[in-house]
Amino acid sequence: MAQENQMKKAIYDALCIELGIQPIQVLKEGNRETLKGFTAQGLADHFQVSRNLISHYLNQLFAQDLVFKIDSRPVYYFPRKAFLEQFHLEALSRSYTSLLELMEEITLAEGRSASFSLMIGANESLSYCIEQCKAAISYPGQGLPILLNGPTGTGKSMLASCMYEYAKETGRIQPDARFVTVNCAEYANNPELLLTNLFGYKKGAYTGADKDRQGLIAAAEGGVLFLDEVHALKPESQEKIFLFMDKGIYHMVGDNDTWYEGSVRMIFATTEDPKTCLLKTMLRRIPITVKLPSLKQRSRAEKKELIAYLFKREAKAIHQSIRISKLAYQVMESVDYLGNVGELKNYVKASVAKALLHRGDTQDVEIHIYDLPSELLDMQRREVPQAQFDDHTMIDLEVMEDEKRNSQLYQFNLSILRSFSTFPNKESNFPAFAYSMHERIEQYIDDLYYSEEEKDSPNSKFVYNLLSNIFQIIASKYHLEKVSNNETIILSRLIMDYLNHATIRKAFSHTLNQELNQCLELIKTYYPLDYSVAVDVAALIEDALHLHIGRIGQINVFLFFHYFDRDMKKAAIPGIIIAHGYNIASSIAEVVNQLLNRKVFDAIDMPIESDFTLVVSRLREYLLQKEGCREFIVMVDMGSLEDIYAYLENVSNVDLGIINNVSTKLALDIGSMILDGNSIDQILEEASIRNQHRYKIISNRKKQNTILTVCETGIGTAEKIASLIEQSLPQAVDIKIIPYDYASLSTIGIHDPIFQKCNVIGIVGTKDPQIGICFISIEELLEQKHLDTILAIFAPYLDEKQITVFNENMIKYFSMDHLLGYLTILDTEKIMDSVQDIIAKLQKGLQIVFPAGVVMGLYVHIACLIERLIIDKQAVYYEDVDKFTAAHLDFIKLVKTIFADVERIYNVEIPVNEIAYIYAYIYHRPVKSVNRNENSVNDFENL
Ligand SMILES: Nc1ncnc2c1ncn2[C@@H]1O[C@H](COP(=O)(O)OP(=O)(O)OP(=O)(O)O)[C@@H](O)[C@H]1O
Repeated sequence: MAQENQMKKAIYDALCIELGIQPIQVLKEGNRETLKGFTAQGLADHFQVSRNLISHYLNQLFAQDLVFKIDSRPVYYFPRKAFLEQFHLEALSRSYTSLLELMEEITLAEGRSASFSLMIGANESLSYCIEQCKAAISYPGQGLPILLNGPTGTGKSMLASCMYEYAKETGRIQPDARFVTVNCAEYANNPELLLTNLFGYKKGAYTGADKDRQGLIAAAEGGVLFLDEVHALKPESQEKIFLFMDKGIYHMVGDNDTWYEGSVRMIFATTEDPKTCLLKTMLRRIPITVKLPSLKQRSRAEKKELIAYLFKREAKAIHQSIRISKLAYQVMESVDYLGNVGELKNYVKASVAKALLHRGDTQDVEIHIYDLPSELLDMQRREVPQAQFDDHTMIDLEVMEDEKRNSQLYQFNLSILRSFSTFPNKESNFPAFAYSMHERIEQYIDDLYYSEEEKDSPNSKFVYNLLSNIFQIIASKYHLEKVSNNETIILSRLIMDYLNHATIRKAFSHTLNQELNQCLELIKTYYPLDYSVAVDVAALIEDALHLHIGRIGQINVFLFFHYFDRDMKKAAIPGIIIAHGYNIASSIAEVVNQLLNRKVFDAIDMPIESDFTLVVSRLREYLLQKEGCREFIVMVDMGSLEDIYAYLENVSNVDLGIINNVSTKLALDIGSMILDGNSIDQILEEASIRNQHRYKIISNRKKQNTILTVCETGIGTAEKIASLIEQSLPQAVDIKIIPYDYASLSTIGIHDPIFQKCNVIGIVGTKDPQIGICFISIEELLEQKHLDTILAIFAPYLDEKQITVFNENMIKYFSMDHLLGYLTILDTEKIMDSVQDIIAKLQKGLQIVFPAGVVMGLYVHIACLIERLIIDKQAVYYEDVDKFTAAHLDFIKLVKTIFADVERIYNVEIPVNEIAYIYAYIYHRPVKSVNRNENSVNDFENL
């Protein structure tokens, strides 16, 4: 029995350990391999016992409610208590049907933090700031020091206290830990007093110090120390403070012998430019700076919400309801408050005080224009037009606060991106995700319709007309069905919502950057045409309205079109009908397009008397407009094929199939074959047999040199390889890189349609499809193996030096991709440049060429090492450092010299332990040695 219990406990502990090492992202991704530790099989492998035995114990743990499970295949088991603690949840069900269901519960809980939601704009202009604050305060250990920077009254103090509440709420600090504020400006003329108050003093430290007194650092122990107006700190004081930040120790004033230890989370705030008011050495120790936006930079809706909120606070304080006249509100809203929210708050208070004096017998306090302080009226930015001069209509604060509903746009998009991040197997099943969004879109559309205010405004009519034009352009460009009125109205509402919440895009691009990119990539892979349409529509909107809707806007446009169920199958080959007579070509094209339910044909109507050269020049003009299309079928009602051929022969870079007859029946026949995806040859051959006509084909299209990238497990990796190659090419070369379907290549080989369209000069990927085209595996490319094959592909475009740069870039960007998940505070791109420099100098100094694998490993290792040193200043443990030091003095000296810049820039020092690690990294693998310097290099085994 005791043995049974021991085994059960061991299984439970193993689950807890596994949970502790798995970051939330890994759980969200639901990757079978990484989650194996939570399955019966994974545990059976771990304990080297049978799976049945483990299942038996897991069932017992489940019956005792110590673990909960996910009834998926395989079944996952999680330790309940550890899970609740790790994700700050209040409750969990006994079982879930899928990992997704569990993750949605966590996601909901994550967004539920009460502390920051008190801040107006938490979901909009402040959302990125809040993410930064959460990251700083939650950082393991003592959190990361953080600097809040923004003009006066933007909410720095409020944000600091929200951070403190958040730390308590999430269990990062104890419930009784304190929040201690120090206003440094109060000590500007007496820095000594500041230090005495901060660090405390010993009896006798100065006259009057008749007993020991602890300082504010001690008072804030385990909690938060907020140093406000930090620009007022003298350099000497800054130095004393950063000694404490580095080592967590300080002297009390009057006792320079004893070190006292303190552990607090530090928040700094300043209204000034940090670069000019703080010592560089101080700034370097504060890895996160939060820039708070001024009131002027926030959206109209947010300002309205703030005004309502501040009046409501006053209403609560005076225990009366408050209403505000439309005019008074318009004035308040139109002012640029230099003192931001703080100043606005003062005016709200002053107006309420004045209105209380004016109050007659009415119950409610009403704020009219004459209640506003006179300075406020003077500051008014724009005149209220006479027609809108309405000091009688009163607005209810509740109604004003309802503006929050407008941030539905934010909520809508947040829910899309969150569902996306937790959607299982989205890479292989993106269409299922797109369909699953229909319900949310429907709900959002309902909300948009509910918004009465904008419905008939002149702005909304303007946006509607603009979108109608944009859709006409797009429908014609892509040969699509027309967008219906109703669809245009819905989309114009969406765009109106963007106009009212211009900052939303930023909120997402900061916080859900990765999800945005991945979602767009998948749209591009699964729905290439819809993707191009969405990108074009978004670009035209941005251009016309000077409104940046960004990537989130593109995703919205795509999802809306998907919801409208537009089957965006472009007619691959545009057809052109050219006929003489008023409207003849147009009416044939219109009838046929209608019958085919898609725009397949364009029409060129020619005046009856126009001669042949005019027809051809109109056709030429038309072809020029259709940039991007390389194949056309032309139906023309005059001239012999030979003549037409002679005139058009030199139209460059397009293939034309010409048939010199025009009739509705023939057009319908050709149109349906175009929609069936047939080639020009097939279409014209078939059409001529069925309709007994002659045709001619002009093949002038230049085939673009192309490299295909492939991966047998899916197009996602092929796309990554393609973008890696594109990114790494040292100069623009005339080669197209196209990610392509491995299965299609390996089954149909060179009969695949891609070979008709492009001149494939090589294939790069994970596996050779073996179709007789030059193939390089991605490893060979990185390791520069089979140089002859690489040269065969790239030599016409790059010289030898450029090929070396290309290879170095490939390794760099490949490692960078890998690094993205590891680095928290460092800017990956910047650090990669520094590390690239270090690796180059190491190779030069050691006179060794590292293999690609070592270079990639070093990229990741050194970047992480620098970040580790910045954050906790702790080096990795290395056994026998002394022995290493004695044996490798030269190597240590070399590394020290090479790292000097990094040490200076990031204010870190690379300890010998870390140097020993780098040494091991380089020498425990076979190295290609060039003139190896025996004195500085020993074998790894000798360490
Ligand atoms: N986003 C917000 N939502 C609600 N109230 C806010 C917000 N921002 C600021 N306030 C309120 O505005 C007032 C001024 O804010 P706060 O004192 O935090 O600004 P500050 O940036 O610290 O100013 P200063 O630099 O002058 O110290 C406070 O009463 C605060 O509660």
